[in-house]
Amino acid sequence: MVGYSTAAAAAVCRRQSFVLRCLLGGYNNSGQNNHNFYHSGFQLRMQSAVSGGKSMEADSTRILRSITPTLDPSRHKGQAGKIAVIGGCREYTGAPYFSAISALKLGADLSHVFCTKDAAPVIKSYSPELIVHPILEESYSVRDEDKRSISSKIIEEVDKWMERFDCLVIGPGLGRDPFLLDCVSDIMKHAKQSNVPMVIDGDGLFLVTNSLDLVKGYPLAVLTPNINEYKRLVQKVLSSEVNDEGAKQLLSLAKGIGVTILQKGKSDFISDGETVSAVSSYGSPRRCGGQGDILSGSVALFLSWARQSTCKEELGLNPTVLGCIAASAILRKAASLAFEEKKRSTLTGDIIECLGRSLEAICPATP
Ligand SMILES: NC(=O)C1=CN([C@@H]2O[C@H](COP(=O)(O)OP(=O)(O)OC[C@H]3O[C@@H](n4cnc5c(N)ncnc54)[C@H](OP(=O)(O)O)[C@@H]3O)[C@@H](O)[C@H]2O)[C@@H](O)CC1
Ligand SMILES: Nc1ncnc2c1ncn2[C@@H]1O[C@H](COP(=O)(O)OP(=O)(O)OP(=O)(O)O)[C@@H](O)[C@H]1O
Ligand SMILES: [Mg+2]
Repeated sequence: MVGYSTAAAAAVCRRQSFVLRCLLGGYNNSGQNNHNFYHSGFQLRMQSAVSGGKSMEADSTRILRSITPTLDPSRHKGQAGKIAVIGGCREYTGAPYFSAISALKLGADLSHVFCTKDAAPVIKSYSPELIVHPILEESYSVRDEDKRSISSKIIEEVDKWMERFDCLVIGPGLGRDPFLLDCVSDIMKHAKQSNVPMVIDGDGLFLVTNSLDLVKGYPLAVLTPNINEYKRLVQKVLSSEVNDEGAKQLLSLAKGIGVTILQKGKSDFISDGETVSAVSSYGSPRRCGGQGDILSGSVALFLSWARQSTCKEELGLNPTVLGCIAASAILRKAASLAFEEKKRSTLTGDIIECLGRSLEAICPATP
């Protein structure tokens, strides 16, 4: 099992949890966990807290310290996290690489990529660290009469691994080919049956926005929309436009779908339909493509750690929310470190190189 905190660390977690719950309206004045109070108090607090689009800044440092596992020599390969990215096609090979390598650079033991046949050699050439499965197909390479058998083979191949993964990331550089998206829908259905968490980003959000049933009511799904992807989700689910009541609308959206949503932007906002947290620490003014991909791989890893953490109950937030907060804070820290050094020439690869240092500053590998 994962080597987590000592009793002292657990006490820190409990104190932290209390503070977080108070902030989120989860505790009454005496510190007792009162369920009715939690919900009615939360609603009232949210109504005032979210007016003007404001939300609660999360204590990301404490969360990171609580959920990041210690490096224990008794642990075996795989226990620190096995992540799989479903993405990568003819057009996009960078996005799945960024996502998968970010999980590794933060401490995952194994990172897989399931991509199309022509994207695989390219992704492999970026890094020998990734395990790349060239199994997906786009319509142009498949005859109509073969589609059924090919899609069964694809799902069979992913199923061999499914239960071993701690989390899937669906969508970085996936593209929008209809046949490929049908196969990915099947993969998502199987992931749900196996209770494997899923982080949905990029073209995965295009798929999910058009087929909400794929994630509706699945509490282990995390959607990570950028400004455009968020707008499309709001239009589809709430039948309205994005308004000024930022956190309140996010809360309704997350509740409406029954998942956790990380809304990316100048500040990142995270909601599971019950709470709204914000991460607004300083990042970088560079908006080079690929930063969302770093985030998706990082969310996958941190949420896996949060689910296994012995502190998760004391922290008072859903593990999916904890994973989002941790990932957002680390990405921002890494982006700021990279920008300090590279300024205008900062690229996604530079930010990835700073991920380890950013986590090390908060959770040193050797105490
Ligand atoms: N190296 C790679 O392989 C990478 C591959 N990627 C993969 O690409 C696929 C499509 O994802 P995506 O992000 O390009 O699609 P989407 O979000 O619809 O943006 C499209 C357009 O919307 C606009 N726009 C964006 N942000 C905005 C804002 N804040 N405010 C206003 N407008 C904004 C902007 O339009 P423009 O300004 O050019 O008119 C932008 O060009 C997906 O698979 C993803 O994973 C990426 O991960 C990057 C690295
Ligand atoms: N205006 C901003 N100011 C500061 N940080 C930002 C801003 N917008 C986004 N970010 C940071 O960049 C991360 C990625 O958000 P972004 O909107 O670029 O995602 P994306 O469009 O999906 O990226 P990608 O190019 O990988 O597809 C966010 O989580 C946030 O930390
Ligand atoms: Mg994106």
